[in-house]
Amino acid sequence: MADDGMLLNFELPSDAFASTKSFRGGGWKDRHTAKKSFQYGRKKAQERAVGSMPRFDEVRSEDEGLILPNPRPAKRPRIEDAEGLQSTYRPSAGINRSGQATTIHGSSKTPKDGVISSLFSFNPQSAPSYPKPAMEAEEIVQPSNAPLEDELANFTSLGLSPTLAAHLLRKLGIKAPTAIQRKAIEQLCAAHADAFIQAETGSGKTLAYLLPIVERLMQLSKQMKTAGTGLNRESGLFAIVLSPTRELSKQISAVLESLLACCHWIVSGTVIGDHIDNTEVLDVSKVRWLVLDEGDRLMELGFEKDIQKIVGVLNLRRKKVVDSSLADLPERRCTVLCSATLKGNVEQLKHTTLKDAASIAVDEDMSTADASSENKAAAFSAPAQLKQSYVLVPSKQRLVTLVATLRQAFKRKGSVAKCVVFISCADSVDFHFDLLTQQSLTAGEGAAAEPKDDATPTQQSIPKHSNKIAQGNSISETRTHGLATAISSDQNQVQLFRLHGSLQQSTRTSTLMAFTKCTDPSVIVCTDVASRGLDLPNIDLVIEYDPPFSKDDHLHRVGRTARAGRDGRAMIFLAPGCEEGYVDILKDCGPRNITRHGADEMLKKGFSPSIGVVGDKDWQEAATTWQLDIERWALAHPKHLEQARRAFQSHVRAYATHVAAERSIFDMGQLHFGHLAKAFALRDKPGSIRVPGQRPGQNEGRKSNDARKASAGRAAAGSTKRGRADDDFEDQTPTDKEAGRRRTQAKLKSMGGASEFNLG
Ligand SMILES: Nc1ncnc2c1ncn2[C@@H]1O[C@H](COP(=O)(O)OP(=O)(O)OP(=O)(O)O)[C@@H](O)[C@H]1O
Repeated sequence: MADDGMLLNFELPSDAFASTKSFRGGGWKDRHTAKKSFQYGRKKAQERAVGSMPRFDEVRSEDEGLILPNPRPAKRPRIEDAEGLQSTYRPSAGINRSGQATTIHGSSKTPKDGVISSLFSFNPQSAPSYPKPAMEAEEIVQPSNAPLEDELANFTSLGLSPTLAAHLLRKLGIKAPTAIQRKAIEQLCAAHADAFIQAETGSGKTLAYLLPIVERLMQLSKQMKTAGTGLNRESGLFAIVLSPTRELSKQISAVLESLLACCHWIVSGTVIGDHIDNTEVLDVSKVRWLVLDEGDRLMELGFEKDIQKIVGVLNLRRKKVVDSSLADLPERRCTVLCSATLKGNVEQLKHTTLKDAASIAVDEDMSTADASSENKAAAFSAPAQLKQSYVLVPSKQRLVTLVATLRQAFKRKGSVAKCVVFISCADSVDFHFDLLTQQSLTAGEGAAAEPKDDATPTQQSIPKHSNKIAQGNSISETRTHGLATAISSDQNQVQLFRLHGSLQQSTRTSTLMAFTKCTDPSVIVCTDVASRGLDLPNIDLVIEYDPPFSKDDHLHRVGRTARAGRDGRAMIFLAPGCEEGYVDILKDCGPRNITRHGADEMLKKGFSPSIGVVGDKDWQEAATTWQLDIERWALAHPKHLEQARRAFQSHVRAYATHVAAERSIFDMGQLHFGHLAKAFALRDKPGSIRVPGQRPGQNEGRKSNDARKASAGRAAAGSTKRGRADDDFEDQTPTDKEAGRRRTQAKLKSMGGASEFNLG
């Protein structure tokens, strides 16, 4: 059961070595000796069997199934923890990555009560091949997606009517166009030709294609009025904007409605599903504008065939307008494709949907037809004003460092308004949401009593006594908003939201709305469901707690901040070692310097007492106490423990799905499962973490998706590349290497026992 060099959940059947032999006859001593001798033989057989299986520290070649030695040192029992803080609660023993000498407190066998390892010892160091970058002076960078300051750059000079330009200014506060808007509006107002718009995140692509359409329809309406008729809702459907997700459709619709407030006789609407086939009254014969927004995402979600079908139907049903009042309607349809990236699959979409298209991009080189695809691919970069940083965090310290980072960010009221934390999978989002909003830690009411030393990890999952924490923290599968007790202070109360694709659509919509409207400082923990296209206001900070699945995903994630010329910060968590290789990719994504932080630095800021001189022990102790409290919180309730284990399991699976080009950076063979388990508040041995079945609430979300699918009349299988025929963004990993990824997922699914991958 190996994949990508990972060996996960290998487990011998419980009865594999069960003794069936009973010893009869002779004295008790004879029987005892015979039994011992049999057991010794059985132990040896067991060792031989296990020895023939690949171990955690071996790497299996994906293609050949060969077992190669892993350079990582073998684990040795721990005998002394001289460097870091030792747990004061119980004897401890831990998994030692570095192979240093350690003491086993109590017993040389696997501790029955789980592993309590120290946060501050035996952590891997930064790889010497990735030296700390030299500090360069902070440059003053001009925002790359801001409205233009050039006095001549105004909407009327680009072709918009004074009515629309005045409406933009008065009602929407939009004074000048951004660079991409200037080019797109000029082009699309002047000519009725296909166009491909490519620009970075937050550059205002939505208005870039909506404004020319509204302007052209307003002109048409004016001409009709002069001719004695007028444009009204009986006149027909003139424009369709296709977007990959419901959230985006709603967002675009909201922007369009705000524009149409100055010409209320033109109306907009949102339709979801396959209406072209199933809704007779949807007359598309007069459609003269088709916009494909987020082209890369449409392709990634496997909508290519659907788009081709829609284009085919529009061509088929297009009629020459005989109505003389609509004589000014253009003869042909104009198709506009929009994308932040220019990946190969977008090129493909371009070829199938656009004809003699004008390329509209801010960078002149990119708009020329002969720009090489490598140049074009490289063109997708982060907004210039975005401040990017990375923090090197050993696996064990991930959770405390996240909490420290958020505490520090929200320390002072007003320092950060909103923050997005990206996590790789839905299970992990749920776990972190419950953990960060649970009541007991800050109240200090007590952590559950430590489980008895003789309790096994399995027994720990079902504590005999129920305590305040367990009672006060019922796990709600529908709750998506709460007070972030773990990061709030008396001065600054922080609200926490969660979002992922396995939530019901209505819950997702209301959660996004609540987060958008929340006036308190707030954090949303989410999967990549929130990474594309969403325009969430006032995001100051994006934290990529789990690394993105590809470079494009990274750029979309960090693009939720630093929009339309505003400032923004993004921070990514990387583990010391091979993950540091990702810094080169970060550098490729934007011109600005990238700042490096250490976990200690973040922990010191987040866990130091607010008064008095701070010594190393103070913040280390505070972080350790918090970590141990949270481990007890997980142990105190079977549901918490299951949630933590499920989150760990899904996290590991998600980690295995990085694009092939980045697998040497996010290398499963280098993951320390024991250390990682600590970041999920687990004291289990990693090999024993195995949660079968579906996550709670999985059926609910699935049911609603299924209903949507059925109502949309789409075949449930085979119509999307992801194998889940949803027209929405349930699964969020990119499809560059889709076939390989699907194979990986199938393998992981078959090994893990859980019913699905739960990335959404
Ligand atoms: N000319 C402008 N002046 C000021 N703000 C603007 C202007 N144009 C757009 N904006 C604002 O910029 C934000 C980003 O716009 P939009 O969502 O269209 O960006 P985008 O390029 O589509 O980003 P993404 O690629 O992430 O989807 C929105 O809040 C929008 O209101």
